[in-house]
Amino acid sequence: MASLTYELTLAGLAVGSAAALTGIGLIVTHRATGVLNLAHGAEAMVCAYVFRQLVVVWGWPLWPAALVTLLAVAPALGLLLDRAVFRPLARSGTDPARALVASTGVFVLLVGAAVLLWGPGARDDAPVVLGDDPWLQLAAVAAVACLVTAVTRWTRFGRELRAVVDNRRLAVLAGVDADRFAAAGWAFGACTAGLTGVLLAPYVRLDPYGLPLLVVEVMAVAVIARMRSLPVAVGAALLIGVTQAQLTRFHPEGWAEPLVRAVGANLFVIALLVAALVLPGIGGRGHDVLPPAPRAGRTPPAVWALAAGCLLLPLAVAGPDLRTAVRVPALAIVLLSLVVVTGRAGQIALGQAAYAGLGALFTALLSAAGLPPLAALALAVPLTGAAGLLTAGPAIRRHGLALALATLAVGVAVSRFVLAQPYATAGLPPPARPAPFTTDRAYYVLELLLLTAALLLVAGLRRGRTGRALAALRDHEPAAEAAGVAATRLKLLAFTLAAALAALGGGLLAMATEAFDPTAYDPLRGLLWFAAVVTLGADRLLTPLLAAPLLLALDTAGPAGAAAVLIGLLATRTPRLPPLTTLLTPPPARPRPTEGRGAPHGPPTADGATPPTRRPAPGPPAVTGGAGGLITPAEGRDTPRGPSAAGGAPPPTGGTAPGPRAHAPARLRAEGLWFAHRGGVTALRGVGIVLPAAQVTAVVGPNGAGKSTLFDCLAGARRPRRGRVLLDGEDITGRPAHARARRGVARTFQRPAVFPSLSVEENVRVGADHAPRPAAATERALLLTGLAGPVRALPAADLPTGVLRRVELARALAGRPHTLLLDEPAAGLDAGETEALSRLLAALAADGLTVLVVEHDRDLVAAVARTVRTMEGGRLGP
Ligand SMILES: Nc1ncnc2c1ncn2[C@@H]1O[C@H](COP(=O)(O)OP(=O)(O)OP(=O)(O)O)[C@@H](O)[C@H]1O
Repeated sequence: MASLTYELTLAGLAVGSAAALTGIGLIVTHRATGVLNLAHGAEAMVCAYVFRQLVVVWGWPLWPAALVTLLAVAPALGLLLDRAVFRPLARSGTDPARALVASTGVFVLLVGAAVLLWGPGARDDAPVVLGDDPWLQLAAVAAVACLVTAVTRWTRFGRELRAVVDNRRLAVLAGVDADRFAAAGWAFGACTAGLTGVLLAPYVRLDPYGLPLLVVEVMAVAVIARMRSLPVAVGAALLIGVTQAQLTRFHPEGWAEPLVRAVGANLFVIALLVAALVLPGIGGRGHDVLPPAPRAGRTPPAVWALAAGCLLLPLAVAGPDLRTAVRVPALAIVLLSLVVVTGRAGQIALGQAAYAGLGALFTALLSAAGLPPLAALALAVPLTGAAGLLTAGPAIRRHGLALALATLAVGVAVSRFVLAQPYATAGLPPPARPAPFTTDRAYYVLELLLLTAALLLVAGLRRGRTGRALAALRDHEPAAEAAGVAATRLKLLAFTLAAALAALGGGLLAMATEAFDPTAYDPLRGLLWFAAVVTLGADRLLTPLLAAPLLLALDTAGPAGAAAVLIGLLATRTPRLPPLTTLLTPPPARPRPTEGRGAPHGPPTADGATPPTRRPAPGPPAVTGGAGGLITPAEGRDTPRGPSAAGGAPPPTGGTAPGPRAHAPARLRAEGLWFAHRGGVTALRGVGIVLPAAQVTAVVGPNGAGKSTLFDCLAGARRPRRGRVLLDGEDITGRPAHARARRGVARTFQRPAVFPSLSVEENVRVGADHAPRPAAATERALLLTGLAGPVRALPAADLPTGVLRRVELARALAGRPHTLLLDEPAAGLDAGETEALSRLLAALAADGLTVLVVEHDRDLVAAVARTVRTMEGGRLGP
């Protein structure tokens, strides 16, 4: 027994040391470049193939081949990726989400290239370098870890590397060549990938799919180490490797046997799942979504007609062509699920293939249980939707790269523990097509009908309030929450709907092929689908209709791997290119605002916005709803939200503004707020504030005094460590930002926070959607802020600061708040705009609105504030 334990421990150490190498490579690359390199496993696979090519095919001696592979080919591959893909991205200031898409593209590209070059079949003749002595492998890992630690701790290179890691921009300003470190990081990462591939290939199947996926699983160790600590990564890798090996000793009887076997074979998958879903995340808030694609115009009817014509074309053919074509609508529905969750909601969902697989599996199981095929499919869709809801729950709590990893981990886990297991699929009869749609042609018609229904559903969703809110969430989550959007609920909806759609597509796919094939839904295919949708335009309904036939045509007509190569090539370029579907659609029309009395901030600029430079016309700020300027509330008459909206006293009568009511009781107050930022800065030290109703209160103070933190605590964006926030006497300290917005507490941000993919009017409408009579509230807010002219139709991207501030203010007012929190509203405004703003604030306060303004502009404060409080060092003066 002791010798068995020893033998298994040795085997576990061998696997663990290969995993440790992966962890070291991923962490070094991530620290030097900020990129989570999903393609690490694909690099390992390519190096393993090159090594085998040199030794087995060309007959090179073992060691020269190993040295050439690890010291020439691998670093060259890393440097090539750096120069061709990631350096241009880093220079364009691209965020981690886009870099992740690019690394997905590299993954898909390398897998496709390997299939093209070496074929899809597995090789069992990969040469063995270090024998099966794990101590040698361990020694290699220890040597690499020590080398990395020594270089980063004790050399100038290491010091500069740490400077780049801490703050790339500052390091560059200090004269550090950040590109050099990124290149070194990519080259080193590729070397470790190569070593992993060369070491692992003899013991696992060397095929283009297996090894990359295996390395994706062992990413768990880097996540456990939070992409930082090499010793933690190495320790975790060895521990998981040894535990996994020891688990093979257990052979429980009965139902648990296959489960224990599956766990024993996939412990790294479980570790990845736990690390991605439970451990503190890597990456940061706001970095987890794909930025919006450039706004494109409506798809011309001719393009839709062309797409419809192409989809109808297979009805005119027969035989094998039609047999291939029946997969197109089903795949299009699966891809449509990505349009919802990734395109509209901006969430990086890398595990969508799993839900398609579950849809197919449930359909097959329910059919086998005796349900008619259509009923089985109809039941499989909500069942998978529920599975999507369950898995999305923990996943969406993640931010940053952890969210992407969490979705990938869920996909891999479903594939390994459900789809690929005999206990789920053994003896499953192929799912039958529903009568009378049993022939290919009839079944294709049924699929087209369901595809049309799915497209209409998603189109309706995107057009309405939910679609607007999802886009807002994608564009700027804190601003969306401040506008009343319930972020968590909405993300859950997006993931659930996407899972259900993927299930519909997956079930149809299984019926189309009349087989349940787990490999049709493996995680690598999910990455290909993701890359295809992002490449062609994630937020466009046309994308699935183009991507599905393209992928299937390349798969069937082209050589194996062609689709992956093409999509991979495009995806590595995508972050710098507009999505391809936008080439089919004209840019949105940019109306030219007319100048006149309604444009006190000057004539329209080339982009249709009003420039922030011209002073307003003298006299009262009233304008007649032109392209710019601000008008008094009386002209855009509508009563600010009364106490009834907050569930309190009855609403004000009629449509008359309540007028000044300085005597009214304060509604929002804070008591004894303490807040410490991560990193230890105590920004608030027992702050208490009462906001007198229908007055402007100003908080002034030096930079870093804690004003914005106070704001965040009042608005619900941060939760104080101690103290309370009260609204109408009720403790709302634990209430999230969107709930406070819905109860009439609106805010703006220090840096204008708008939703660039939405028009000015849609931006404002997001704020009004939770208010009574949203259309009227939007109109009123647009009028008040001088945005009721043609400028309302412009995309909110690239507008001048003055206009952006007005858009933000309009969005806040559109929710008909009783309390408005303005964080430096005059920052970036010219004198005229500031003057107009102060008149509007005074008028709003006179109209009954309670305003708290944090401002450095003394003139504005003097003009509008009845009470001025000074803040310094986290304390609020009298
Ligand atoms: N996210 C953060 N993480 C760590 N420390 C932070 C963070 N945000 C702010 N701080 C620190 O908290 C303190 C208060 O910052 P805060 O932004 O609230 O001040 P402020 O008065 O609004 O300053 P400013 O006028 O420059 O915006 C500062 O020392 C700041 O460096």
